[in-house]
Amino acid sequence: MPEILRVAVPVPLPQLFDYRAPRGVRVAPGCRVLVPFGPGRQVAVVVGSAAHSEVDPAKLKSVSAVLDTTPLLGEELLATLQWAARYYQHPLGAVLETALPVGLRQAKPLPFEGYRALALSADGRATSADTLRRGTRIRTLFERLAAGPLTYAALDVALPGWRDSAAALRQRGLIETVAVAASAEVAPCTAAPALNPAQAEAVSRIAAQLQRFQPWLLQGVTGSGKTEVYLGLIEHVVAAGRQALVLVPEIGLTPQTLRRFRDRFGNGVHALHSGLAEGERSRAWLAAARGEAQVILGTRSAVFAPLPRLGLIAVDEEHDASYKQQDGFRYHARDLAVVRARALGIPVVLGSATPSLESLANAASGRYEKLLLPLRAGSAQPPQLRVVDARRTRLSHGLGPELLTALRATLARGEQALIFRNRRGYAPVLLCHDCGWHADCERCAKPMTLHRQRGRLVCHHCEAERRVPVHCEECNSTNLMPQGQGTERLEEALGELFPDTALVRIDRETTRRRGALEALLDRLGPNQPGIYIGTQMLAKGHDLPNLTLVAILGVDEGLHSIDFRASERLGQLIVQVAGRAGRAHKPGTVLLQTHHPDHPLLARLLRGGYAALAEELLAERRAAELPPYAHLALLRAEAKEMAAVEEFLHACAAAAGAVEGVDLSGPIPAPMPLRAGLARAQLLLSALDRTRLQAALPGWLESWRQLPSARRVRWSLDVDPIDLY
Ligand SMILES: Nc1ncnc2c1ncn2[C@@H]1O[C@H](COP(=O)(O)OP(=O)(O)OP(=O)(O)O)[C@@H](O)[C@H]1O
Ligand SMILES: [Zn+2]
Repeated sequence: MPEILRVAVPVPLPQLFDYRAPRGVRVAPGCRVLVPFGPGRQVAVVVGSAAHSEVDPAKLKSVSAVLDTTPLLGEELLATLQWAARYYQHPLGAVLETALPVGLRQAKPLPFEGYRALALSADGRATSADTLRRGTRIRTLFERLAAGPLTYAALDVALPGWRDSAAALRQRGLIETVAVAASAEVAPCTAAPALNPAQAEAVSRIAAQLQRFQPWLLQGVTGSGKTEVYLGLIEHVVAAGRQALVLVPEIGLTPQTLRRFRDRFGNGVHALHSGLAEGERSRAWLAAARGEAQVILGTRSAVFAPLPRLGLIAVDEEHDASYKQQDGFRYHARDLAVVRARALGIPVVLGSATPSLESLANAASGRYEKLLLPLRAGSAQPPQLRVVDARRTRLSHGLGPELLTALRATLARGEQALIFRNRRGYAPVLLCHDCGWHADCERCAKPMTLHRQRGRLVCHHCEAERRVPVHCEECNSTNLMPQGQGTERLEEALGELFPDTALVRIDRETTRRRGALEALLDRLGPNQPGIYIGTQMLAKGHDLPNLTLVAILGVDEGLHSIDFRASERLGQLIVQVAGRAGRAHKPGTVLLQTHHPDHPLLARLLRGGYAALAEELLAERRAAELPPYAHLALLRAEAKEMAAVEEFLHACAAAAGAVEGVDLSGPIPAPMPLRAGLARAQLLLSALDRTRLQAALPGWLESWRQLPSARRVRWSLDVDPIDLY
């Protein structure tokens, strides 16, 4: 009797599909197969098998080819993916599509074996380094390559910002890209520093229980050396012959971070993130699957890395919003890390100076064990945070006198300052001074941001762009004025105020090119004075030893947000940015300039720190029956006409029917009722008991899919949304 294979096909349909297995071949779950699907063929993953199919035998098709002899996805990973598909109500085929690197979703061999590396060309080998100017980055790169080829990954670590120099050398025909085997990688190794007592205690407590599932909340103040705790634990794990998975936020996977891990574990460390070329990604993934990778250091989707000997998961900056995927398969990598750890019976360490309220509540209820690192590592002191009242002061381009005085003093001491402003561009609004008209995005009904250097108005919600108008479109006046400060304008203003000072602006504009962030972070030497101007890109992870002053601007906008997570987010952001000051030997100062110096959030943060703020916010959430004390799902819909959106959502509400313990509210307009030309509204589902919500969702979704109005809107369900926007 022919065996039937149930396979998940990467299409947005919830069901599995049946195919005839090839005669005499056993195909295990987790193997990839090529199957005929619609007019073409698809790479699909076998999920199970059966003796019979509901499909008419005449219509049942056969698998075209079996692509793996042993499963690419192990039992645990396949089970976790199936769990995630159910929990987030997303088709399993589409879930698998997110989990597998693009290179493995195709039925062809890997495009490129080995690692990309730079090497001197024949011309380069015939050229003396003396033909290049001494002391330049170009010469340094040339000299390094004269000693032998270096992989791109090694260059990222050894010479951040090497790509510019490489382009110059390549233009002169002195270098070329070659492929090398992994063994050609440099494997520098440094010893661990002596851990301080709190770090040592954290390592020994977790290391004593590596054989069982336990989530640990590692709450360590900024600069307390959480990374050393992960590294210390990984040593135990690797010594036991097992693998470790370390997740970092999107922006946190810098060459500096990778270098710290490679310095300790050499070639066994593989990075996995979306910035990698597809070939590199597939290779790291396969190295993990084959057990060659001892440590996978990756961003969100690395939570799906196949690790047959996984012994520990660490999630750094566990509060970070980038762990939640915001489109398609809307999973939360931190939460799935805990699910995987439970399935494998291993510890998972969630680290942060500003833990999410979810994790704090889990620690309070005893589900997570909490470990504290109350002091900064080494000799560093905690930064002093002070609120500066901006009312009735003369602001020069948004900078008050007290800030400017502090800036001058910092630079005079030869130290560095960071001006934090979470707005890129020149000014958030272009306003007509005569009639009050401002340039809005027609598709979003929100002001467009002026980008002066590019000479464009840009909508930060939909990326629409247009020329900067010369006349007011209402009254024709030419009196158009930029309102407010973005990082570009601050850079200009600071350039006028401090003409002889090095300025480094770090935001999405200045870091677009690969390697640009590293080059910028490297621009100021450790003993050089200078000013960083940056958005939240500069808030996390960076360790700049000569940075002693942090000035925080523009928090007032965040104080008035309506999202229920806004206060939590703002508190985390302030503490994280503040945490960049005084991380080495020199003490740090943080000035927070605001027009609301008495705002309760700021008062609480100043008096009791993040812990006190979090405690208060948790009490508010409990009273308001909001997460983490309730569980939400958001049904979002959008269409050209609001009428279609409302018709669909009303129909959904009616079709949902009453389920005890689950509240359904709406339709309500989205916080941005118009975006990119589409009208948007939503239904909010909430329950105090997660299992009740989970039980209601599949049936509801099924009934919503059948609605005729569902075909006239774009809609999606977000389980555990992190914003309601
Ligand atoms: N035991 C130690 N002895 C000396 N220096 C240490 C020790 N542990 C960590 N450090 C140093 O202290 C600095 C901060 O450490 P690390 O980056 O791990 O902190 P963190 O807790 O991750 O900080 P943040 O959350 O602010 O990013 C680093 O420069 C690190 O090398
Ligand atoms: Zn727009």
